[in-house]
Amino acid sequence: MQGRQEPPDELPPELRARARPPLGTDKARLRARLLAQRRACQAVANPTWPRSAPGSLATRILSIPEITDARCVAAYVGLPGEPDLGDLLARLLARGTRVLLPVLRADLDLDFREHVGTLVPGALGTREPPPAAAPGDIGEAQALIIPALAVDRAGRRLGRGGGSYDRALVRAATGAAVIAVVYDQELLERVPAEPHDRSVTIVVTPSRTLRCEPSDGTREHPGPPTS
Ligand SMILES: Nc1nc2c(c(=O)[nH]1)N(C=O)[C@@H](CNc1ccc(C(=O)N[C@@H](CCC(=O)O)C(=O)O)cc1)CN2
Ligand SMILES: Nc1ncnc2c1ncn2[C@@H]1O[C@H](COP(=O)(O)OP(=O)(O)OP(=O)(O)O)[C@@H](O)[C@H]1O
Repeated sequence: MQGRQEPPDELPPELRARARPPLGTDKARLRARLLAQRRACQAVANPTWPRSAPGSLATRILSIPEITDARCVAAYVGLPGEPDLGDLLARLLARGTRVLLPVLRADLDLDFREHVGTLVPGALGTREPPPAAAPGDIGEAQALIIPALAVDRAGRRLGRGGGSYDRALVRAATGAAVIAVVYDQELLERVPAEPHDRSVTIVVTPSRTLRCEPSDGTREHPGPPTS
């Protein structure tokens, strides 16, 4: 693994604390359990933890019609422990898709910049496009690929607790596809939700692509052929 460089403009301590909210609520307990599960499964090679073959999550995501059709996709750079997106970003660029990546702001909202192929350290261990990259607006993306710790069949999403995507998704285009990426074990029966939570429309795991249906579950979406 690459050695992590200290970001040049780290978040102020009070915002670092808000990005990792205190334990106590249902969400916080679930978040702590899911992060511990990811850490435990990273530490040992665990046969019950389905990891995708290299490139297969990317292939699955790239086969979603909303991604194929999009001229502009907002995506993200994986953090340690998250499902491996492989060469997804490079393959989107190679297709001629414009790719926007998040830049974590000091107020925990997200700005977006165009992916130019290079990344620099951002706050809280994130990596982001260099400041010279063109700014983008999340509202320009026809499809958004976003991280999550858990999602349910109705599209309720649990993130790391900063509320960053809840804030940013308010500015997404109406009708844009919102695609969350989680491990299979993180597709839960029910994720606790609050009024500010923004839901997702599609869930991708290493083995499945599901369309969320807010009232009555999900419809399986044919992914790429599996071998
Ligand atoms: N890949 C990815 N990018 C993302 C998110 C994410 O969940 N995944 N975010 C979702 O909103 C935003 C970043 N929010 C974050 C919130 C908390 C931590 C965090 O808890 N980090 C570790 C290590 C911190 C460090 O190195 O200083 C920690 O605090 O233990 C990281 C990012 C935007 N970009
Ligand atoms: N649209 C918003 N405007 C202002 N604050 C918000 C908004 N959405 C969420 N928040 C704040 O963010 C806090 C954390 O929200 P939540 O626990 O839902 O985060 P999350 O979705 O798990 O995290 P993330 O989106 O960063 O992955 C909330 O308690 C709320 O104070």
